[in-house]
Amino acid sequence: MLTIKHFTKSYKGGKKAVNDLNLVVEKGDIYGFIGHNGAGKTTTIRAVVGVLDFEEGDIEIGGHSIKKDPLACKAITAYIPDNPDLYDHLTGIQYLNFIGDLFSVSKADRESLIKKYGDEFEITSHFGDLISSYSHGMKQKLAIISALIHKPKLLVLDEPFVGLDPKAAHTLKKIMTEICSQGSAIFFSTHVLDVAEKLCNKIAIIKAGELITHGKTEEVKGDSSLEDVFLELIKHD
Ligand SMILES: Nc1ncnc2c1ncn2[C@@H]1O[C@H](COP(=O)(O)OP(=O)(O)OP(=O)(O)O)[C@@H](O)[C@H]1O
Repeated sequence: MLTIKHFTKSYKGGKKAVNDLNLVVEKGDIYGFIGHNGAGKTTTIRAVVGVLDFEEGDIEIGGHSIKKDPLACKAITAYIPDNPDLYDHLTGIQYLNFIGDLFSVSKADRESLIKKYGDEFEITSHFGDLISSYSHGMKQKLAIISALIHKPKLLVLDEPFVGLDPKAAHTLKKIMTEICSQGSAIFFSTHVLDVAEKLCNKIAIIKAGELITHGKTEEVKGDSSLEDVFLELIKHD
């Protein structure tokens, strides 16, 4: 579903943020991307979803190159950044309908999915309110629902659990498992290692722009906890 080939990114005037990263996310995967602050997670994620240009390597989503055919990639992808920037002057339901229109979601699908996810995240009663009145967590929930209503084949999330209360985090984990069991794939960054360990069937660890290990969670962590493996890998130079 997602293939990252020899992805390398340098920012202007800076050092290489990511160097020769190769990764494959398959249908059904919940793939956790972990690394220390500044390791290169957001850089990789932004390149995957087509909001950050890069010169070296290629990224394919559903067989389409993000460089050559970005629209085909974006049509089957949803991206939730770590700090979603929504339209404050719209109400929640206006925003969801706007996203539904962009992705040509049918009326029936739209109504049932907005109700399902709105109720699960306990935000349905606020859909008529202006987004400017939403708390950070409520904006996060709305962004997640807007991503889910067009049934993306690939869901890309940057630090999705930050700002969610424990119940909403639980709901998101349940939904992530549900959509991947139905054939979608998820690629997400997180610093919450115990969540990654329980939720992800695959894990990649990036350190200073280099992918240092990746694969099935049980193979990456072996008999240790993911936290122990991570701390050990990050320690050595
Ligand atoms: N716009 C930019 N201009 C220059 N350098 C940047 C820019 N954005 C990121 N970097 C650098 O690229 C490297 C990777 O940053 P990135 O944001 O991808 O890390 P991250 O793993 O997402 O970190 P965090 O966990 O703190 O969110 C860092 O050294 C950072 O300073």
